[in-house]
Amino acid sequence: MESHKGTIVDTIFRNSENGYTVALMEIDNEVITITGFFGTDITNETIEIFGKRIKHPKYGHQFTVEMYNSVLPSSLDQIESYLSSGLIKGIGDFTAKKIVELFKEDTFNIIQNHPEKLLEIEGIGKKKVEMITKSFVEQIDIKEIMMFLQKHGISTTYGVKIYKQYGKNTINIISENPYRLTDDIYGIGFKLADKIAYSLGVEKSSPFRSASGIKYSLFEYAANGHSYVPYKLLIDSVCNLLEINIEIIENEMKNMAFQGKIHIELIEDERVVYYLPYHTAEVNVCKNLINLQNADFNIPENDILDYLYLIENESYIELTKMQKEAVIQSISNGVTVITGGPGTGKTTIIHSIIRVFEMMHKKIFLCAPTGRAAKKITESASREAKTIHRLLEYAYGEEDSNLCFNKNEDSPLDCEVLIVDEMSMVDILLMNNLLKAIKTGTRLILVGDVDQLPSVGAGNVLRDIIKSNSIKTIKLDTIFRQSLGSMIVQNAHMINNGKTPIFNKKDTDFFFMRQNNNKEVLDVIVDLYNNRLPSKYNLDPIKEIQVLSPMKKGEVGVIELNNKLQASINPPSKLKKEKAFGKYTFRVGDKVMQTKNNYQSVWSMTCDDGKVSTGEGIYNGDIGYIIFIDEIEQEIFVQFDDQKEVAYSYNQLDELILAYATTVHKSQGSEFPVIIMPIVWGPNMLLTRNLLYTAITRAKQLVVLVGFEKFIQIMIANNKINNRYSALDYRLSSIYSAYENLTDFSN
Ligand SMILES: Nc1ncnc2c1ncn2[C@@H]1O[C@H](COP(=O)(O)OP(=O)(O)OP(=O)(O)O)[C@@H](O)[C@H]1O
Repeated sequence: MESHKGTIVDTIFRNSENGYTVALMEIDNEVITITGFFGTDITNETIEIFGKRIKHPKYGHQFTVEMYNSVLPSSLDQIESYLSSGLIKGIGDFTAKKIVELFKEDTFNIIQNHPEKLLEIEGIGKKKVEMITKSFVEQIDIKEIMMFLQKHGISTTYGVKIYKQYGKNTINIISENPYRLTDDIYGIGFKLADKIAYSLGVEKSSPFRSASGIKYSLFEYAANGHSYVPYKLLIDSVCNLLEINIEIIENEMKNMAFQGKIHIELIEDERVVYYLPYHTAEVNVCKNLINLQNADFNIPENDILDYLYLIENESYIELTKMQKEAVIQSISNGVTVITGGPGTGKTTIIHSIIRVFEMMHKKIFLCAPTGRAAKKITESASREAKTIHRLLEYAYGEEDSNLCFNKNEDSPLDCEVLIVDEMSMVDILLMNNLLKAIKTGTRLILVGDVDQLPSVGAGNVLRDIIKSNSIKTIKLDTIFRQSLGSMIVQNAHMINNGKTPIFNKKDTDFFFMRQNNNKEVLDVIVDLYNNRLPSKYNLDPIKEIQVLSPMKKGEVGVIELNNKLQASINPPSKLKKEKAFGKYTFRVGDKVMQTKNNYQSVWSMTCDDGKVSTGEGIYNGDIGYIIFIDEIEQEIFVQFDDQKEVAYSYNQLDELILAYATTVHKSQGSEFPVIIMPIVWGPNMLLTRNLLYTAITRAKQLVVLVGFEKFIQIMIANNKINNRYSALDYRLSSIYSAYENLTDFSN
């Protein structure tokens, strides 16, 4: 094998997914073309390469790199360009020049071992010295670790995260048990850990591997909304995944059950397996709901009717019999569910309930599962609503470094009434944490539209509670919001009832644009977004139009739509900085969405009086706009809808996606003036009635569907919404039927 040392003077091509690079390398006085897989962008770096020279039939003489090492550059020019390349935070062109002029060949030694000497350079203060040395040492450590990770098939993005988590111990920890990565590193799943394990020579039958595979399969089911998995189904899935003997898997399953990691139970004569936290949550939710439900408030109905009379006079709305019943039940019961489609008066009822309790001098808290949903109910009820996480003070505990709910059974919520809006989005784990923090004797009122998509997380909480027939439930079905000419609400109800919606009525707000192929669908959506709708309705497309798609991938999936919409509305420009990351290039002016709850993300906000307030927490589904990209600090600044500003470091960009288009799932709990949605072929599990219903009910002023009408019919006919493995309904109704039998017996 031949080897050379030299500097990369230019990168001709780099595939950021797999690291394949074609670059020009200067060796002595010769420039050669090299090709190979490199974990990081090697532009301007000095490296040692091992491989062979070949003659490519089209590109001529090249050097194929089989292995490489990073080395620090030695000539003054190279040292200067390394420092100013952007790899080292805090150093730009000018500072790099000054440093090298002063310290010459000793530059790296000074940065690493005598950083205080950097203070001699004009413009470098203590803070900057810290930034430079930290970044430099990190680069050296990272390089060594990257080489190791790269050798075992891990990308740079994960490499940085792994290094942050394990620091200098990275190599030891991963060599011992690579499956630990799945627990410790956000984004690394079983498949990647398994690939690394294979590369490290870990046996297929290793117990670490079986345990990780079982957990992975349970998580996969949970990611599709299931709280448990039938035993046989799980065994089949794990066998397929691990390709090992079934006995090894069954044994490991037993071990995990004994160790309390999973729970195996018979439910209605079927053996099922829970990942333990889901089982604990389901049992506790059941227990706590019954406990709250058992409270006896004994308020005379006439008293409530008197309050309602006052409220009707206040609001100039005469409540229907069913609406009054909803208020009466909410005041009289420990737990009440109020459900109904769009425009059936859920918000009106929340407002009435709040007013009655205010007149009764009760302390009320109002909350919703997402930031956008909380904002929506804050505006319509004119009372502050918090996200459930904020209400429960989700943050680092006082004594440990883990995130936890600081409101819990030991420190319950200080309220007498708790109203939860958009309840259909609450999953079993969150419901458990919420109930833990509610004192006995507090009234709990759960409001939501049970026909919308269920929660993204596991469980079918609202639907199960209603199905159990154990908790007082009021179903609102009279539609009030049906202003003249508006078809959105009417069509939503028709879809929900399995009927075909009415399209394209003149001067209304619900349109279907038929197309012949997916390419046309894509082009029409881009044209509607960028030209036709803004000019006809005088809209700001980025702020007022939301494209929703059932799927992420495919010709009209969210990724393709975002790239096309971005190219048309916010194309590359010399005036706009940008940063490529994963499937997207983020550019100043882009609309983006946060994709996970990040409770530590620090935001700042300039208030009307000019004062700056700060806080923590940016949540899954929050939408914002890129206002600035700082290439030296390597940060992207995003301003969210509520004016909060957050700086994302480049290695945190996996939390952001472009948001010109989003999935319907991610749009839950939000409303937008205008919705455009492609209606095309897709997987059966996505083309469902409640997905279409959820998408349409996000629009306030206008819905435009683009595609093939037959898929509307297919979606409406596909009403399989109950296929989630969850047993909350079974547990609640078993307890109630046992209770009823007991009552019969005592009679
Ligand atoms: N009893 C009533 N009489 C007349 N109008 C009513 C009545 N109840 C509600 N409304 C009106 O109907 C409209 C829809 O009500 P509301 O916003 O409470 O419904 P919603 O179920 O919360 O709708 P969405 O889920 O779409 O937000 C409102 O304008 C409200 O004022």
